[in-house]
Amino acid sequence: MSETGTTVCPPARLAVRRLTLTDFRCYSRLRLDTDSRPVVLTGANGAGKTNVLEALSFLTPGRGLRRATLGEIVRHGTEAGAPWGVAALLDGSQGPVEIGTGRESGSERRSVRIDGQPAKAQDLAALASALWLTPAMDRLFIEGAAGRRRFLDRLTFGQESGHAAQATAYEHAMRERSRLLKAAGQGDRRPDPAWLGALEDAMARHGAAMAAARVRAVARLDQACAEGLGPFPAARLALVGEVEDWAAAGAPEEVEDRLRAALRAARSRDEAAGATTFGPHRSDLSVRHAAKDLPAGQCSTGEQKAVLVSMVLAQARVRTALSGLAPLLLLDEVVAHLDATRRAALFDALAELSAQSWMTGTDEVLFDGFGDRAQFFRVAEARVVKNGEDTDEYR
Ligand SMILES: Nc1ncnc2c1ncn2[C@@H]1O[C@H](COP(=O)(O)OP(=O)(O)OP(=O)(O)O)[C@@H](O)[C@H]1O
Repeated sequence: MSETGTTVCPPARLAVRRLTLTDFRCYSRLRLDTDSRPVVLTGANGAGKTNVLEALSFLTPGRGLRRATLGEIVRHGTEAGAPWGVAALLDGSQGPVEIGTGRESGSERRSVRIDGQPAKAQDLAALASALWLTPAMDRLFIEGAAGRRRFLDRLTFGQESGHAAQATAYEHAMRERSRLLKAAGQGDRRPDPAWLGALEDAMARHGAAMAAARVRAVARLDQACAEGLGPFPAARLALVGEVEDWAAAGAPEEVEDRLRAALRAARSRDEAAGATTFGPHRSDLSVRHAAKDLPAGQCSTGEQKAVLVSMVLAQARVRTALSGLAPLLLLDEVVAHLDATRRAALFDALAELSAQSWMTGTDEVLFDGFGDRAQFFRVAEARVVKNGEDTDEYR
């Protein structure tokens, strides 16, 4: 009871309570029962830890944390086109829900079921969101803009649920326009100007909406990152893109008009380049270490990891403020880069988050600071066993 005499409910927590994998990567079958605390998976290289995180990433729309094709995921040794599946009992804001997803036999598309009923992948967004950090993202601040843009769009999507649909529609129209211009460039017949105009109109509408959503999301995230979190550095975020500059300054119709005109003006250039040379698909996210006033790419490896963790924790705070629940956090091999002070601060933050986090590492000792605030599993040869238990956790 609180001081005012009312009952204080524990905060809602988004959590996977059961995860079942079938012919998923190295797992022929796995069943994992978990409570709502953070989950720590430890084991040797190649044991199957990241595969579990990848399976969890399929509880949200998209291609998962490895951006794999459906055919790459099915367990080696199964016949071509064989099915694979991920099923989970998810405890969320709407109570427990059963999610099933995977490839059905011979299908080229990911199928989704929610409480047994066929659904679309986008419908998963209403149930959960997930955010991940993987070793593949260690060079995010150093390498080309594509990876940062994907990260930016995942962050935006976590705050603005319509963003993924806008981005998909934009890309669809862009691909079609490129196809027409490419055919013209190869000497085929000239594209119908009305059809090109309609595609550019679609790109302008969806592109303007995308840019506006990114501007809102980055403004919230920049504010949350500016505070830092204990030993995790404050960071300053900014969008780098002309369409986003327009979106930050002008009305949506104005942005649409300017983008439509820019695309029209770029037709012959795009035809020669064989690519769409202007638009929000070329924007970037700039991240600076605030205290050092340096681009994140010029910080040390550990500092870059700490900035990424700052951003993920800031996104969790923003999403909690917007929707009441943080994203599921999938942190692959993150703690190995952090010093003891940062590890302790990360464990404190994750234990208090309104969503479950899943972490992997090769060395269990590094997670000691969690104590009983987390649940620990050992992964070995595609089997997962809860610490202190024998074989019940897999069958
Ligand atoms: N489609 C597949 N079928 C069977 N095995 C696969 C498939 N895809 C990947 N694997 C194997 O799954 C194993 C576990 O991979 P995973 O990435 O989960 O390891 P990990 O425990 O995270 O290792 P590390 O600590 O090195 O990151 C690897 O040996 C990999 O070759």
